[in-house]
Amino acid sequence: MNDRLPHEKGFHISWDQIHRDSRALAWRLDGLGPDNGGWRAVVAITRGGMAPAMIVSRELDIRVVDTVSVKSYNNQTQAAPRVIKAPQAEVMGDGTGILVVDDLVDTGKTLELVRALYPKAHFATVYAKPQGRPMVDTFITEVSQDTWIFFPWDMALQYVEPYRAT
Ligand SMILES: O=P(O)(O)OC[C@H]1O[C@H](OP(=O)(O)OP(=O)(O)O)[C@H](O)[C@@H]1O
Ligand code: HPA
Ligand SMILES: [Mg+2]
Repeated sequence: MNDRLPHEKGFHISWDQIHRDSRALAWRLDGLGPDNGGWRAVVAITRGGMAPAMIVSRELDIRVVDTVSVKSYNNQTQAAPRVIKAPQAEVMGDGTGILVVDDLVDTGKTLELVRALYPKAHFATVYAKPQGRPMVDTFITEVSQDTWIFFPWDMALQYVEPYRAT
C-alpha cells in the first residue's frame, strides 16, 4: 500500500510538535477576541481539531468548549463535506467571539462549510495549505499543497532498518 498517494511529500508531526504549535496558535490568538478581549467559547471541528482545541482552550483559560462534526475524507480521498453534529445554538449565538479550531486547512472545503453557518466566528488552524488559506483567519505553519500531514494520533512507533544494511 502506498500511504502517500496522491501526495508527493509527507510531513510527520509528533505529539510534542503539535503541542508546541497549538500553544503558539493560542498565543497568537490571545487578545484577538471581540474588542481585543477574550473569546466566549472554543468550538473544535472533530475529530482533528479536538487536540489543538483542548490546548488552545487551556492556554487561553476558555472553559466553554463545544464541537462541530464535519465528515469529508476517507483516508486521503475527499467527498463533499457535511455537518453531522452542530454545536449548541446558545453557545454559538451569531458566532461573535467564537473561536473555531481545526488541525489543518487543506482545500478549505471543511472551513467553507462551517464559515457559511457562522460567518462572524474566527477560524484558526495549526497548519495550512495554500488552497485553503483564504478560509482561515489565523494559522501557524504553512506546507505545500502536495504535502500530506501525518498527525501523531494516526501513527505508531515502529522499527526501521538501519540506513546502511549489512
Ligand atoms: O480543508 P479540507 O480539504 O476540507 O480538509 C481539512 C479537513 O480534513 C481533515 O478532517 P477529516 O474530514 O479527514 O476528518 P477527521 O478530522 O475526523 O480526521 C482535517 O482534520 C480537516 O478537518
Ligand atoms: O494533509 C492532511 N493530513 C491529514 N488529514 C488531512 N485532511 C486533509 N488533508 C490532510
Ligand atoms: Mg478534520
